[in-house]
Amino acid sequence: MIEVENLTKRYGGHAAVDDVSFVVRPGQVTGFLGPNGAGKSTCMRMMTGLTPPTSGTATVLGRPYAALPNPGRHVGVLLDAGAQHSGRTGREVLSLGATLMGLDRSRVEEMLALVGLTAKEADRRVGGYSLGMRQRLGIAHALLGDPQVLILDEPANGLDPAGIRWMRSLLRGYADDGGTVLLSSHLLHEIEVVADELVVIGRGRIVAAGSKAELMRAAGTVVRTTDDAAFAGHLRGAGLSVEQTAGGLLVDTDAETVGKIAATHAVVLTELRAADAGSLEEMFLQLTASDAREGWRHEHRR
Ligand SMILES: Nc1ncnc2c1ncn2[C@@H]1O[C@H](COP(=O)(O)OP(=O)(O)OP(=O)(O)O)[C@@H](O)[C@H]1O
Repeated sequence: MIEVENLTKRYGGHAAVDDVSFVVRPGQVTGFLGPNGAGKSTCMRMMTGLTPPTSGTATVLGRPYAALPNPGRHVGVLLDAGAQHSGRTGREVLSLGATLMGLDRSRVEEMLALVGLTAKEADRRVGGYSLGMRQRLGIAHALLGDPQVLILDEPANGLDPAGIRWMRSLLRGYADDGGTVLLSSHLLHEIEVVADELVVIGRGRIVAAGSKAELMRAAGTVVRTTDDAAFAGHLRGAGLSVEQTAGGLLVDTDAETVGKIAATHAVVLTELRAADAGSLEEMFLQLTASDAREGWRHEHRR
């Protein structure tokens, strides 16, 4: 379990993270989603004791990260795969970690096999690794101490499609076994397949949070009719918010409500369905687009 309460980080007058609160539960993969510069990395650095918060608290397994004895045995962290010591070989990086955590050396070979780094690759210096190989090494390092919690910042960066699929199934299995996973990304489609819960951050503030299913419902209903412009007028007349999208009208309510309004006005529907991942992405783009809108949507959706 990770608990973040009223976490704030200011750099000068700028709030990189602004009064952020959320909980990451065991047995689930929680996606931490937000555009570049939204504050994800700063939040994760505060959770892992690398950046002191201006105010607020973050605890992992009930304690601040820095207060955990032998933290690598409890929390696996991957923050910046690109920043690993480039002069060491992959095997050396893991061996050093194993020594520091008091682990058996056999764990190093197990982890190399798990992340698909060959013996030859493991004996090369990290400086010569591709970003994808560094991510695999970073995940191996995070898992080395067999932790109950994983905090991973953009682990899919640099992985090829097969690598992304591999990582998803690894994280799924880890959460299914009771692990707690917080996984950040700036791309919804990268994490929506694996995430059970989503926390969305924009300009340092949480703009939406909940299960993927809840957020999907909040994304609304897509409807097409024989005369969309006229029907949009009826929907707005009923107090609903309507957007014309390439896929049809996106309405801020459930399908039954839209169907009833269509029946009242004898409108012929050609399509009526729950909004899909495309609409969810659209909603996230809007949620994180600007402060004024974020505030409104936040109030409105929750
Ligand atoms: N050490 C620092 N000093 C000053 N400003 C900083 C510092 N670290 C981060 N910031 C600022 O805080 C904001 C949030 O940055 P952060 O790296 O947390 O975002 P992010 O969501 O992880 O983005 P990305 O996906 O690009 O990594 C940005 O405006 C960034 O410029």
